[in-house]
Amino acid sequence: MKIAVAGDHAGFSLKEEVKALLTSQGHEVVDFGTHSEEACDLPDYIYPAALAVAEGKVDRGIFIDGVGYGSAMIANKIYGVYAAVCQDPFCAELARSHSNTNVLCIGGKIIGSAIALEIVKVWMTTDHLGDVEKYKRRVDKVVEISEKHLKKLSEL
Ligand SMILES: O=P(O)(O)OC[C@H]1O[C@@H](O)[C@H](O)[C@@H]1O
Repeated sequence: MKIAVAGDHAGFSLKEEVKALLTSQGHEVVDFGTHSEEACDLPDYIYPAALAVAEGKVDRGIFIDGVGYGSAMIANKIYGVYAAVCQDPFCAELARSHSNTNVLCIGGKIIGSAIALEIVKVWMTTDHLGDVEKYKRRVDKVVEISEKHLKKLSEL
């Protein structure tokens, strides 16, 4: 898959490890920055990366800041982006199987890289259970809410 990665200074080190993992597994990585541990503002990097997901320029996104929620807040403001903060592999599995997320957010200050890489592996390899009626119904309801409240890219 083609994966957008992005984050701020607090996620930089883990982002580099995630990039290496994804590349070793045969994925194509598009790095939206930041590119060092120099302090920066998270929205400057997450917004363009989330847009790339929404526009279908990449298949999914993995965003990393200090605690994870900042990336999810920004990403979920974009129509077509469904981001979850996952700090353990169980959450990562359900974020795909139940919720069909297309963006994974991780907190580099919260978990160590061994757990973070396990989260990425699980999230990347778990399919949405779209043939289970209750999960499809719930995901459809989230899509309906975004259709009511978020502008489609074509309307911007
Ligand atoms: O390093 P500073 O700027 O103090 O904190 C940045 C982090 O703190 C939280 O808001 C976010 O997780 C962000 O990545």
